[in-house]
Amino acid sequence: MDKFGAMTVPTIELKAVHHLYGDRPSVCGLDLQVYPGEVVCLLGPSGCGKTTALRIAAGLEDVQSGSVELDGTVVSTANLTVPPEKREIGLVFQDYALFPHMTIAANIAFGLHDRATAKARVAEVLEQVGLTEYADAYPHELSGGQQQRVALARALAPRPKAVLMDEPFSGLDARLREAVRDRTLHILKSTGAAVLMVTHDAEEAMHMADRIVVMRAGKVQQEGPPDELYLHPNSGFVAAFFGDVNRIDVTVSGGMAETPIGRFACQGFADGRMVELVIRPEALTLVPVDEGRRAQVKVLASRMLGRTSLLHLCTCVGSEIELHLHARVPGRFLPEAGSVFSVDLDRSQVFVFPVGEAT
Ligand SMILES: Nc1ncnc2c1ncn2[C@@H]1O[C@H](COP(=O)(O)OP(=O)(O)OP(=O)(O)O)[C@@H](O)[C@H]1O
Repeated sequence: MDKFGAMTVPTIELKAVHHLYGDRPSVCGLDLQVYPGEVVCLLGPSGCGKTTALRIAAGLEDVQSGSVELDGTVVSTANLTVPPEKREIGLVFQDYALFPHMTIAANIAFGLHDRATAKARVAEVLEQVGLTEYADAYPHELSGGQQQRVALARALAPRPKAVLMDEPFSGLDARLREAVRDRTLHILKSTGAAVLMVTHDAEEAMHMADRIVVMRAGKVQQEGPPDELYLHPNSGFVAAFFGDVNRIDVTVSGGMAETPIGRFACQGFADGRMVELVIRPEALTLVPVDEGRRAQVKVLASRMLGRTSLLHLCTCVGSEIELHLHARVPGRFLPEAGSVFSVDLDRSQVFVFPVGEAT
């Protein structure tokens, strides 16, 4: 049973959806649910099929097999595609797609068919996105961030049950993006709509999503709340998607992987099997050299990255195997190149996967 209860009907549901471009599969047996009020992000590398999945949910692409349901009603099968305008969905694209010759108010009113209530509704959503004073302006008079808010207002104006967004923040510069996505999240949450958003940016997905669906080669690789994916990735692919990782290939011996920075249990892997240790840079803490059994590392370079410092390390002290590792530590910590430390390792951030899983 999901947290919404067994009786809750998903607002958006894709069931075993397959899609081909010509004879090339782009989505391969995709199952996906988005519940009322939930923000779900489709995350994955370029070409993994996330935009196609969103376009299928919107009715912009047909499916070759499987089905799409909106609020329990079938809207796509191999023989049926209900068009987007009949789906009660709001769409927000990367380029906003505003009509340049129409005022902001007219852009927002475009999808409203009840003329008697349209004016009041436009005023309401303009206020919701904080653009009341721009009602009579034209799109070119607004900044990128403001245009994005108009696109959101236009999508929300007909009170859709679902909002589908494809990389909605990627046209904005980095500083503006954070503020706009924060505001967008609050607005979306206040509507109670089910939201499906495509992004290739893991940090953005973690900011926005109640649940992230990581896609790979047209399939779901793993899905769950952001913290679960970060703390319990099911593959090197997912672990690496949520940030820089250290990778060490090792052959299992006596049920353990022996490395210059410690020994790691490899449950479920036979001796002689090659495994990949994936170690987050945050797992490594540098402490003054002690005479204990802790491994030692030499600093190659250190860089301040804002809230954290990134250290380039080498295991060339006391080990014949030279590994290059990254450590990420909070705040400003910039030891001289050449200095030597012992390594304290948080083993909850070390993952063991079969070799070849990560890309
Ligand atoms: N109109 C099209 N015609 C033919 N092949 C396409 C078309 N659109 C996408 N594809 C192919 O389908 C696969 C999935 O593409 P899709 O755009 O869904 O991926 P994506 O994960 O959204 O990638 P991106 O982030 O680069 O947009 C890719 O191999 C892509 O090259």
